[in-house]
Amino acid sequence: MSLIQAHGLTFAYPSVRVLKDVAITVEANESHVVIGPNGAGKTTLFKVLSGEIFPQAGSIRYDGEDVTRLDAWQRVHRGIGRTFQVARLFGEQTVLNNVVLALECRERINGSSAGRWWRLTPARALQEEAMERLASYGLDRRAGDAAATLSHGDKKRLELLLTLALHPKLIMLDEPTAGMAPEDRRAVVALINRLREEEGLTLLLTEHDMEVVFGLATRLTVLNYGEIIASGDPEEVRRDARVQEIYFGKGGGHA
Ligand SMILES: Nc1ncnc2c1ncn2[C@@H]1O[C@H](COP(=O)(O)OP(=O)(O)OP(=O)(O)O)[C@@H](O)[C@H]1O
Repeated sequence: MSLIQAHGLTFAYPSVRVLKDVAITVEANESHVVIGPNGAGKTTLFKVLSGEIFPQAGSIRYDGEDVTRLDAWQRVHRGIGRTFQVARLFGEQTVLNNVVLALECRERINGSSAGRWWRLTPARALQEEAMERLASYGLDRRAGDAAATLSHGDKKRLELLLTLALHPKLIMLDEPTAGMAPEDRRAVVALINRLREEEGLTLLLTEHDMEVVFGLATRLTVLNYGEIIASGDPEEVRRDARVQEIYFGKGGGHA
């Protein structure tokens, strides 16, 4: 089943055309990785799919519904979660409070969609759930510290934890391992594979590190100057002549 079906996506900033008639499909329970050189339009594609910006042409269906003109928050309500290249956290708040705030958001989403505001979970239960979630990511020892004081890798982990707290069906991760040490990267790959295999999540990612890309992609799409030049089985895409030329040719290996 396709979770996302997007066609004809076109987006231009005043001075540059970024997406040119882009079509992309994301199947349920796949790890779909979008790669492309710097400036290819990957982040812009994510912004369009998550509702941060609207395309000038084209359509996006999510789980069978036309969401092209829904704003980002309405898409979050429908189960689309997103993380960013630079983690977005409440830096002054404690790590624990960041998680509690995300859980409160989830409660409001669930409560409002069921019309049952009075059934909100008590604050204490949310704190306990937040601590359990932090413990499962090895972040419980930092619960009382301001989020801004976390290491880069821990900030990214916390951001992912916050996104997951909203119970998304689809998570869009923009360069989840950017700036991480190799062992942190491997941990992220293992975590993402676990989310897909054990929790049935669907993932759409951008990533520059090829070891990470081939460690988790079940489908690979290559964006180049705003156009998709290849999409499909990762190994077949790797062998594609145009992709070879751009990435794996002379001096290649970098996306
Ligand atoms: N707010 C903006 N205003 C004007 N131009 C922008 C804006 N954001 C991005 N661009 C331009 O759009 C093009 C695509 O940028 P985008 O960030 O989508 O690429 P990317 O593939 O994600 O790159 P990277 O791998 O470096 O993150 C680039 O030429 C960029 O300079």
